[in-house]
Amino acid sequence: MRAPLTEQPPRLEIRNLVRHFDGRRVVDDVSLRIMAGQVTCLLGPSGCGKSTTLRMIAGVEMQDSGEIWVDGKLVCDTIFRVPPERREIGLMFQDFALFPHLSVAENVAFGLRTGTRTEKRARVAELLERVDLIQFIDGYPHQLSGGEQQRVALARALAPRPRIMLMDEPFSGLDNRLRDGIRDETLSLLKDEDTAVLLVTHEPEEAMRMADEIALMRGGKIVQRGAPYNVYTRPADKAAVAFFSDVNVLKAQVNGALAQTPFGRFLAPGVPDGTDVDIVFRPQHVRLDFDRNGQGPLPTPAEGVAARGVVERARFLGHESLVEFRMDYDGSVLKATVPNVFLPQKGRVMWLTVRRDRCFVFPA
Ligand SMILES: Nc1ncnc2c1ncn2[C@@H]1O[C@H](COP(=O)(O)OP(=O)(O)OP(=O)(O)O)[C@@H](O)[C@H]1O
Repeated sequence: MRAPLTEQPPRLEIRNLVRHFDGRRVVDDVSLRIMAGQVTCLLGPSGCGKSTTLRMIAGVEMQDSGEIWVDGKLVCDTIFRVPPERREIGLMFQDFALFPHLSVAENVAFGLRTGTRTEKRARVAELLERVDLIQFIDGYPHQLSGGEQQRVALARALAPRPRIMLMDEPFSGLDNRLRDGIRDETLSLLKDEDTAVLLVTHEPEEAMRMADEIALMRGGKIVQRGAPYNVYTRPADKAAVAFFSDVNVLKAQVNGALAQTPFGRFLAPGVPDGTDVDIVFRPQHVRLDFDRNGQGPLPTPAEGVAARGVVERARFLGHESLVEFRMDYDGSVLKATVPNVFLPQKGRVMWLTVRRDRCFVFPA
């Protein structure tokens, strides 16, 4: 009988990392596992501790406690420490800089410490082919556009075949038009090289586009981890919903596992009677109906009761329109998005319903 295949250890594992600055816990018990060929995005607002986490993994910052493991081997705890240059980690930051006095080929070859001249030249050519810049192999950085320089920087970071790639907002210096293409190209190159990637960003859209797994960080802690679809559709709390999009919030109190609202009753399974809850939903999950002689649509099981609102403001955003309503029931504002162009006049009466299967009920 064959021995069972042993499970591969994660390419990168961090366990319970903690870092204080000025008595404040900036990174608070962060643990993560990333397998080879997997991209994890550390996503969170400015100042939540993302870069500090990355810097500890790179070895340029020391943790107060916790461990860093690579391919099942301890790389750093509070006593033992492999120096940064021996960690086989590639780095890419927003303000990546190519060496201006070195040619494109020399820039890419910079980190290659082993191998003959021919082997190095072959690796450089392979990567420049891959990022579609082989024609610039003997050119200099100032002859390249920002996007092209970024691709050279990527080739340079990948040249020594790092086991792990750490990227800190690497695309934020690029204009929007370039960015999508370079993100996609970077992603496919990283996948081909089977690198484990930890990418730091504060842009949900970037994380959704790049990540196999998103680790949502707030106040030094990872508050949720999962595939982008799961983090988006099953957010851990109200702030997690709000991080990805505008939100609407209805306040209600639970009675008999139901929360009564102007939009009808919402299920609140397992929530004790008397608990105040927030019912949270995104503007794209509001349905709009025209007023028919003072009446809205009839209630349905999927969308409940319609509530009456008056248009306060409508704006066209490109691929959708955002309409804000002043609601009759308590004077609060609710937001709805509608595909394409829909710009009703201020003061127009409409009826709003909410897609129940897209609402989240959280304790207030
Ligand atoms: N060397 C330092 N000394 C003191 N405080 C620091 C130091 N480095 C970071 N901090 C603080 O730690 C907190 C987390 O910083 P960090 O750079 O990790 O956040 P971030 O999530 O990457 O934010 P951003 O997206 O703005 O870069 C911030 O409040 C920052 O001011």
